[in-house]
Amino acid sequence: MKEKNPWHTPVTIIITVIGVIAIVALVTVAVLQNRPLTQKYKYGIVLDAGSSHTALYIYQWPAEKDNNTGRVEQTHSCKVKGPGISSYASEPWKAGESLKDCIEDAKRRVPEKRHDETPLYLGATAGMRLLSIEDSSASNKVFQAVEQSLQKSPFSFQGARLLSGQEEGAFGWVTVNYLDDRLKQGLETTGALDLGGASTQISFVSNNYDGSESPKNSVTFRLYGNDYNLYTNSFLCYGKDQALRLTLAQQTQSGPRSILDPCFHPGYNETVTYSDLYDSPCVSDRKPQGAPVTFTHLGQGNSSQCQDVVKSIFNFTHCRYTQCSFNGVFQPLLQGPFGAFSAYYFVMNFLNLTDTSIPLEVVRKRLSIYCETPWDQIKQRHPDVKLKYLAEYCFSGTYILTLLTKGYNFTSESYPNIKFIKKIKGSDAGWTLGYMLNLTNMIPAEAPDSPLLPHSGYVSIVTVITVLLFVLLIFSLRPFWPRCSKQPQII
Ligand SMILES: Nc1ncnc2c1ncn2[C@@H]1O[C@H](COP(=O)(O)OP(=O)(O)OP(=O)(O)O)[C@@H](O)[C@H]1O
Repeated sequence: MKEKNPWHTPVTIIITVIGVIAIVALVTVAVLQNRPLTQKYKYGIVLDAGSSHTALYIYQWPAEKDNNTGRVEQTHSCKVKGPGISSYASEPWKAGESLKDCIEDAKRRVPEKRHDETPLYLGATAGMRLLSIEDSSASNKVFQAVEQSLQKSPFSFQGARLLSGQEEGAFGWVTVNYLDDRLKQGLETTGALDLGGASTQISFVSNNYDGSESPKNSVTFRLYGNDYNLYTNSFLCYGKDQALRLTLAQQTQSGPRSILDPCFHPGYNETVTYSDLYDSPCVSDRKPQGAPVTFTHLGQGNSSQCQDVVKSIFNFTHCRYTQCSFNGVFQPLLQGPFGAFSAYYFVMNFLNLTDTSIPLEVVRKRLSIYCETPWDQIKQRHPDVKLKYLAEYCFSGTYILTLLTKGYNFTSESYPNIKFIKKIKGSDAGWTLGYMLNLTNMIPAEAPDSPLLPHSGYVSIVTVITVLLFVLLIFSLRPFWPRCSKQPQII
């Protein structure tokens, strides 16, 4: 004889089955409807045609979010072999040829089905700015050559153009603040310090700058619902390579056969051709008359004299504004944190001086010890470093400290606000990302409406409410519940 379970009545079984099916169906619909789609990416490519070299950057972002919220990140970079495109002025076709290897690399990195929809941009900076000043027809021919070469790529080529110094500074600032997530959240922004080979840029937001004084230094943005009044300035000829020319020109004004350069290590000895040194619009008008063909560049390794010669390339005498940096250029009071990238990073990283909590005096002392080290020892210590870079680190370090403190007015107190950076969250700091974000309208002017809850939160709430409703339903059907008789039923 078996005892009959009161829950095994047809009504309770049907209610339970329907309830379970309803819960499973509801949760499935909630999960499927709101599940993030399998991630597909879109791509963008930017070629940075700098004065010293060209680099290609590939960016990717989630395909379904390209118009506003998707995070853009750098997935790959390719260094073009050879010098910058401006060096091909006499053989422009070679400028186009030089890009081919990196374009082939990009073809392998970007999925083939995305090639034709992937925008490809080339932006040229100070090297081409100088070439266009020197010889605009040669500069046009170089642009034509790179355009012809890039048009043959399978990507959607959007043109090659010369960026103004202001654009270079402003897009560098956008990159740094976008990668730091400062724009979306409306946080205090980070200033951008970019040291290239031929120009250098400083860009920051300052409370005492509204653009009325020196409007040519003002760039306004409305990003994610916030207005920014950015101060930016680019100094052509004050990139690291051109600044070295300026100091060498300063030391060769009388057309000597040799110079004892305090910014190079003792024992350094190189022959330099006058025509090579003065072959740049930054110094060409100062070429000494009647100079020999070459001069011997000898190192002396004297830090304080090096500081003096570097200082002498800046002009601090005239300023028609309330305040200036140098060369009569307006600059508002420095404000906030700064990210210093490109050559700022390469040089300070080599010199082991990226830690800005080290007092400026100690930084100067360490640099002076480095500069005084004989050239032979330096070469022995760093057998793998490119000789040109190695020979110049003493000059470059001195130039960076002079530019920051004498040029831009950083003090012992504000120096720790600078962070020497190469990458932020895997993407290189530089103007290219900001340039692409701007051209693809990827930073909206207004803050996008975001869903109240993340997907996981939404699914959890739907599940909990469904279970509660089901329990409620079961209890509301209480009158129909089978009653247990005191006497066990006998079947
Ligand atoms: N590892 C390194 N050590 C020292 N200097 C370096 C190193 N790598 C690059 N440089 C130099 O740093 C400078 C800046 O390089 P970057 O590529 O940012 O400039 P660029 O884009 O060529 O110049 P610009 O922006 O002025 O057109 C150049 O003079 C370059 O030769």
